[in-house]
Amino acid sequence: MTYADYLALDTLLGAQKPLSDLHDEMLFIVIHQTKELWLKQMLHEVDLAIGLVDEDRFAPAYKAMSRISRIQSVMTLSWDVLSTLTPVDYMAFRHVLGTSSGFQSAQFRELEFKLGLKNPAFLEYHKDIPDASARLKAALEGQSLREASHAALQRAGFDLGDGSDDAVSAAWLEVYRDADRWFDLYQLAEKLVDIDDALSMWRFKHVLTVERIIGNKPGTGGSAGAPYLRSTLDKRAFPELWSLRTAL
Ligand code: HEM
Ligand SMILES: N[C@@H](CC(=O)c1ccccc1NC=O)C(=O)O
Repeated sequence: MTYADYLALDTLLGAQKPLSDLHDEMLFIVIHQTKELWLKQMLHEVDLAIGLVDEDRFAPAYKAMSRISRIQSVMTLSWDVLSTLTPVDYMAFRHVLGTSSGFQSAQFRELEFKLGLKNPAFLEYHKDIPDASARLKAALEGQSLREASHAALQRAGFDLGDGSDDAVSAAWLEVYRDADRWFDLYQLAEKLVDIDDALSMWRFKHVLTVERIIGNKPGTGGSAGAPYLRSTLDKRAFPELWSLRTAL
């Protein structure tokens, strides 16, 4: 076994295939490939976290969730590398992308679904790709981190009734009001807030970087571009954990 064998470097380093002969297209490819690798690792961790929360094994679940929010921070920081791409340099090769866009990142959507942001409308972008469709449908049907957390609340004795937002809010409110008594659940909630927080930070740097590079041009994927991305800024997987702060 060698370093290169173990890491499959022939495959990994043979996978950067710029379509133009412009210098900066390599950066664009490498940034997106590292993003997909980190998404793969986050999906690995979120699967672990869901299983552990489901078994009330909170301490190891917190480890996986902390790792997720740290990876999110690295992804947020990587926008600063992409910001060195100037508008003129990006526009020089943007045409090679055709209609491809981040809407087609199946792993990004799978992560949103597994956190609890389950919007089946996004399946549309993957309908012609059997493997991605199957994974996304499984994520929609399977238990999310949000649902696993609600099940943990119920096992601890909280009545979530029909699972309405109000019942969920009331349960978390009680956990925060008496955090000493409900310490495991309180810590779980704070890890969930860390993940929502980091995802919003990533979204915000995305919009800002997009504005910096293409202004308000429409996106290659067919959306309005930066205005669409702005509209995603208040998407939260755990909105009750944010709103309860007002009620405390
Ligand atoms: C020059 C750089 C970039 C530009 C101009 C850009 C622009 C856009 C635009 C306009 C959209 C909306 C879809 C569309 O109409 O095309 C979008 C979506 C998306 N982009 Fe980017 N993007 C850039 C880089 C990146 C990078 C580096 C990542 C990942 C690290 C990324 C991930 C995504 C994801 C996941 C979506 C879907 C977001 C959602 O629906 O909530 N993009 N991007
Ligand atoms: N939506 C971008 C293009 C883009 O960002 C992109 C295109 C192909 C592969 C990855 C991409 N990045 C994620 O949005 C644009 O409108 O310029």
